[in-house]
Amino acid sequence: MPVDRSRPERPRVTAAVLAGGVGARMGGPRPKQLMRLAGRTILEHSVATFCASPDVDEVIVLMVADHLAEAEKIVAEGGHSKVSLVAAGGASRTETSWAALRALADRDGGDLVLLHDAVRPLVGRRTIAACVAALRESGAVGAAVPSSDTVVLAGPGRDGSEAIQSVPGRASLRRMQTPQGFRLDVIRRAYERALADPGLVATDDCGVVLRYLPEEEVRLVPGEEDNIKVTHPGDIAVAEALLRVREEAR
Ligand SMILES: Nc1ccn([C@@H]2O[C@H](COP(=O)(O)OP(=O)(O)OP(=O)(O)O)[C@@H](O)[C@H]2O)c(=O)n1
Ligand SMILES: C[C@](O)(CO)[C@H](O)COP(=O)(O)O
Repeated sequence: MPVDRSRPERPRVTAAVLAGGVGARMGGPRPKQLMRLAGRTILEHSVATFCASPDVDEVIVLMVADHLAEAEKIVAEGGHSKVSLVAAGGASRTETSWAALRALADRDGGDLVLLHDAVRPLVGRRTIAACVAALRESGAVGAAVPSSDTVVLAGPGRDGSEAIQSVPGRASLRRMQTPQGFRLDVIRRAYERALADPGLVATDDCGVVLRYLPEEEVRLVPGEEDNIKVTHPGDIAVAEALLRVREEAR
């Protein structure tokens, strides 16, 4: 599909929907992004929201290699015309993010990318807009929500069982969500350094920038409580209920 590059006045925004995981914690015969919520796959919910966002110019999908054809079918039958590419993800989330960046290798360093977990099907347009707006002033941004639980640092206790090591102040704790957005030159530099580190362990992309480009501020924007990550079997019913609440509020 030809890519429209005809708006030089603002950076081009590409959303990369990361769907390369197998869903081990969910279990089941197929990756959880292919499970249905209110008649649509979880993957399609995420793709459709980015396609409908006026802040997003283009969407790419990184899918588990064994299920590429299903992802292509979902995109084609859903008429999601902003999707320019469906390609294989990697063996870990980090590798899938890197695959997304490689797919955008020909783009200008000033263009923007939003990396999003496909399994956050309730992502809202407001959060997408907040990320893109923050990227006018910052090279890296992530959506986050305050923690309503007390979060503790755990470690080995005296007899080998788990014990609390410390209790970080809750007021400054946030739970990271996606999208996480970046200027392409920033996230490329961070990943180049990260991939050269044999001890690389990353659970999100903002963390990669924070660790490998410490000079770069990683800004936070408010996420949404209902933007849950469908991870365990019980999360399907929760996501369905949240989706219903959202539909009723419209
Ligand atoms: N190799 C991987 C692993 C994960 N992801 C994506 O990263 C997001 C968050 O990951 P997670 O919830 O951990 O998904 P899975 O890896 O599928 O789950 P599990 O860890 O239980 O296997 C998901 O959209 C998942 O598809 C990815 O693109 N490529
Ligand atoms: C990126 C993320 O969704 C931020 O909360 C999370 O770290 C992904 O973790 P997962 O283990 O790959 O699901």
